[in-house]
Amino acid sequence: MTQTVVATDGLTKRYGTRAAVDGVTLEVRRGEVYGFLGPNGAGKTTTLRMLLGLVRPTAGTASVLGHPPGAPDALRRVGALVEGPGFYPYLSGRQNLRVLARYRGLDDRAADRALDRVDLAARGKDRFRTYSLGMKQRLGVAAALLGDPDLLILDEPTNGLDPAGMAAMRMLVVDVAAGGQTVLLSSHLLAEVQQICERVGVVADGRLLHQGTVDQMRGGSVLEVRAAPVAVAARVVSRVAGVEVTAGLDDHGHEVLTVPAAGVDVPELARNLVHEGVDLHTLVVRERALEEVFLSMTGVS
Ligand SMILES: Nc1ncnc2c1ncn2[C@@H]1O[C@H](COP(=O)(O)OP(=O)(O)OP(=O)(O)O)[C@@H](O)[C@H]1O
Repeated sequence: MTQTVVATDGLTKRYGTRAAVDGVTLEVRRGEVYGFLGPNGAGKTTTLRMLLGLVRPTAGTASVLGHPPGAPDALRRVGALVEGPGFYPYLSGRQNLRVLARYRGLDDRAADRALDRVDLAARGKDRFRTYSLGMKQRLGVAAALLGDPDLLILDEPTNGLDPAGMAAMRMLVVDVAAGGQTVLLSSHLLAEVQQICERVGVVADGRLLHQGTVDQMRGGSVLEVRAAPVAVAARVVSRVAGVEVTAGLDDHGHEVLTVPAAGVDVPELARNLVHEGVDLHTLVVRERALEEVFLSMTGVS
């Protein structure tokens, strides 16, 4: 049975006349990694802050683990890394976590467990200020993991990290989800979301443009045909694929015909093209990258 961990309905936040978040309706399900994807300024942080009860919605509703955002019963079971984490620079990573654990009524072992989970135990004695950015971020996640929350909310957890730090953070998120916790993370990095998220919500200008699985969002693979004369090829491809197609330009400025690959009989298409005297240069089936889908959705190019 699917259980909803986060649900919003028409969630809206206006600053003056400008809507930072505009009627967002989304659903995060138990045990999944949900990617909240959008460019800078799309309204991701504002949405996450509303879910934590840090910002009051102008309109719409939200529920987090069955409670209104910010309700103590919800907050006890949510861990978040939304603002940069505040740590004492001259305390060690372990001491910092132990301080936070005590604030939350947890014992030192809870802090040590969290340190272990983010793979920082070996550097636990070192002062926070000596940590790399990636280690600081991981310590932030450890703080969010204190008390084993059911839901982890991470705002751009890989922002500013080098490729190795990003990979470590991705592995950590996957590991957290494998342990049964639900993760809601925001990102503007499409390739990253594609790698670790099951479902995705795409936001731009405060609006949710799409919500679905990564596979649904890609809309399946596409068939690309490069052939001459292109007008004749377009007619043949349209007939065989059953959809109207016109030529576009690829990254190298070459004309290409692109149709959804699903249901197209590729050998049949090749035979028809040759039969009509078309020179067939390439015929490839290619998966669309999330980025491509995203750009076509937001109309940015
Ligand atoms: N307190 C505020 N007062 C006025 N405008 C705000 C406030 N907070 C956010 N905004 C505006 O709302 C819009 C959405 O901001 P938000 O920080 O939620 O976007 P974001 O998707 O998280 O982007 P980023 O990745 O850059 O943080 C932006 O145009 C921002 O300038």
